[in-house]
Amino acid sequence: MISFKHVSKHYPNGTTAVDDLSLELPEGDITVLVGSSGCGKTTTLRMVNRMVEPSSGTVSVGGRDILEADAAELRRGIGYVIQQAGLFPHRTILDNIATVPLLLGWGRRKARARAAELLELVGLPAGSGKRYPHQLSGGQQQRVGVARALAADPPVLLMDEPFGAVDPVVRTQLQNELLRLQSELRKTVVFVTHDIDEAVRLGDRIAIFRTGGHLVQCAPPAELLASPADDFVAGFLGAERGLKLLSLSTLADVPQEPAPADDGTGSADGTGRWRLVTSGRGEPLGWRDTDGPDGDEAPLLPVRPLRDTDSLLSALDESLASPAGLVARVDADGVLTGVTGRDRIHEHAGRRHAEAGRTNAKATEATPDPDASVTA
Ligand SMILES: Nc1ncnc2c1ncn2[C@@H]1O[C@H](COP(=O)(O)OP(=O)(O)OP(=O)(O)O)[C@@H](O)[C@H]1O
Repeated sequence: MISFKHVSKHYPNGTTAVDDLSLELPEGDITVLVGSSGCGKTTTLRMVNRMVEPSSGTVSVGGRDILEADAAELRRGIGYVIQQAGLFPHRTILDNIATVPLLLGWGRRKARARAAELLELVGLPAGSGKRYPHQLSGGQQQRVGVARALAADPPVLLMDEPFGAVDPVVRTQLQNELLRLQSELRKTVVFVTHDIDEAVRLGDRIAIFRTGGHLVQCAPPAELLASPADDFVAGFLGAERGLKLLSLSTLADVPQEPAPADDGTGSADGTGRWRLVTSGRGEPLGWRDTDGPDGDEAPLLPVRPLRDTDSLLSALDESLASPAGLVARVDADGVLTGVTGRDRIHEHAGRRHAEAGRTNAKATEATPDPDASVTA
């Protein structure tokens, strides 16, 4: 959908911001650009909507060379979200969101109706539409920034450190919201961040840049974590590369044992000690230690049931927290399907973690080919 072919950007002062970049960004994916400050991420992003023009090479969107498109028309098909939202301070929230539809000549009523729809889509109360940007929190303003970028339903969304200025809790909420929106909208998203954890959470692909505007590696997060191209990438991914890999691996492949009977005749751990108490619908409610002085009357200890889509990292955490040393597994409706023992979780997590560990040696041996072009 978006393609860079041998693209370079040199500024008049002699700075090379982007150096011979070849990269394909697939339609409907989130591609995250990461790297240290000044490595050319923003320049790369801005070349997509021609806010910066390439010195050489070709950038195309939807198969069309952007230099052949009318810049204003091109930008209307590309949503743009920046840090601190960049809202117009003297316009209401609804009018901010309606900016592009109004430019497109939709008419006031239709543009406002669309803005109201988007306000809801990004999780803001309808009443906030009449307010002004300074009357909203930083996180709410970012949501408005996303709504404004989506207003004309553009196929492409450029996001330049959109969540960089909000606190970690709000940031996580905004990341979750973006993933939820993306599962519905399937935009082609280019997302710039400094934060590798954000990149791993959000990216279908991560492109890592090095100072001087060189793209070093572009790959899906799990592949990047398991096989960094060189020491620079391994270093950028951080010492906890193995744990990050566990956060991306799911429980789906980890076998489970049949769920224990809840009627007092069976136990979950095979010793007869721990019983997993469920509701009438079969939802796990808590662990009961039948060996204690209270026996069958013992108070329930907390259980955090996990689905197949939950991560191995969550499973590891729950296996350590669970008093029974067992992870309760549930289906999409929250109904108990079985249990998995701590040992089995540890064995799977250990195997996955080792994949990241083993490739440390590989990364050290690897000699990156400076002439190689990287495709997503
Ligand atoms: N208009 C300009 N004129 C001259 N040099 C520029 C200009 N814009 C950017 N640069 C330089 O180009 C290089 C890449 O800048 P860019 O903003 O793309 O990096 P970045 O990776 O987005 O950095 P950051 O993470 O700090 O935002 C930097 O060295 C920057 O100083």
